[in-house]
Amino acid sequence: MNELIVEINNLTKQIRGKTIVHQLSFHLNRGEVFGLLGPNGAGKTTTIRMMVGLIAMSDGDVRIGGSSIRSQFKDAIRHIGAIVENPELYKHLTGMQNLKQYARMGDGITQSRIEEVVSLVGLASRIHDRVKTNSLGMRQRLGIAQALLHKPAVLILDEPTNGLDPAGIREMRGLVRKLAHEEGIAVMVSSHLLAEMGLLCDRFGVMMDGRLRTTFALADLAGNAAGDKATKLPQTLEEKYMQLTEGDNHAASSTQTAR
Ligand SMILES: Nc1ncnc2c1ncn2[C@@H]1O[C@H](COP(=O)(O)OP(=O)(O)OP(=O)(O)O)[C@@H](O)[C@H]1O
Repeated sequence: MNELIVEINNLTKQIRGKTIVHQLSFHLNRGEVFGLLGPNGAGKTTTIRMMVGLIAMSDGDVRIGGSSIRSQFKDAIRHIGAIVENPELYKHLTGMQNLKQYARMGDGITQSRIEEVVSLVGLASRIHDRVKTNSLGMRQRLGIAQALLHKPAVLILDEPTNGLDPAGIREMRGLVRKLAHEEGIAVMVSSHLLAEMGLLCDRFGVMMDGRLRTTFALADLAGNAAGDKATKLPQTLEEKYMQLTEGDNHAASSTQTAR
């Protein structure tokens, strides 16, 4: 059975009289990878920034594990791990030193928890290297390790494969799916790399002009459903996305092949 962990209700952002995110409502379940899709400027990053409390919401609310980001911020935020811009790392320190430094700022994070997350993200053999010698993919995984230290139930990643090479993208995909499907974390990823999102996510929300057009599961696409090829359902994620964002000039240019 699906277990709800994030509830977003009528989330709205206005900046200088302009509504950038309009009454967004959706939810995340434990153990799923949810992809937030949409052309450039659709409002994905603004949505994520409100979800993690980096900017205030103008209206609506986000509840994480039942607690409101608006009125119970401390309770709500302890359930979230996030990388919104690039992971913040000290490049002259090793991966382990970075994690220890970060752990000191948290509450009760033990050495054994640090070792657990290092092994979870597959960095055990390189964790004593200086970060400046790490590949971008390794830095991203170290960032995820850092975000996981306090055992969040929700992990939010804004464009996690940005700049990664094909091997790095593949590793990131494997890691994200493992965190969701084996560790039971709800992972939300934003991107407009449709091919990659089709391989990564279980469910999607498509935003355009600050509004959520719809949410749907990968399994609902006809190309993935059993049988009935005569159906008029869209076959692929790209087809579905194009239907939903039709008429938007950015849609075609933001549809890229990730591998
Ligand atoms: N601080 C701000 N002041 C004014 N406008 C803003 C501000 N932040 C975002 N916007 C506008 O809000 C809209 C949504 O931006 P946002 O960055 O959330 O979109 P996005 O879907 O994440 O796009 P991208 O895929 O390009 O990252 C854009 O038109 C952007 O210019």
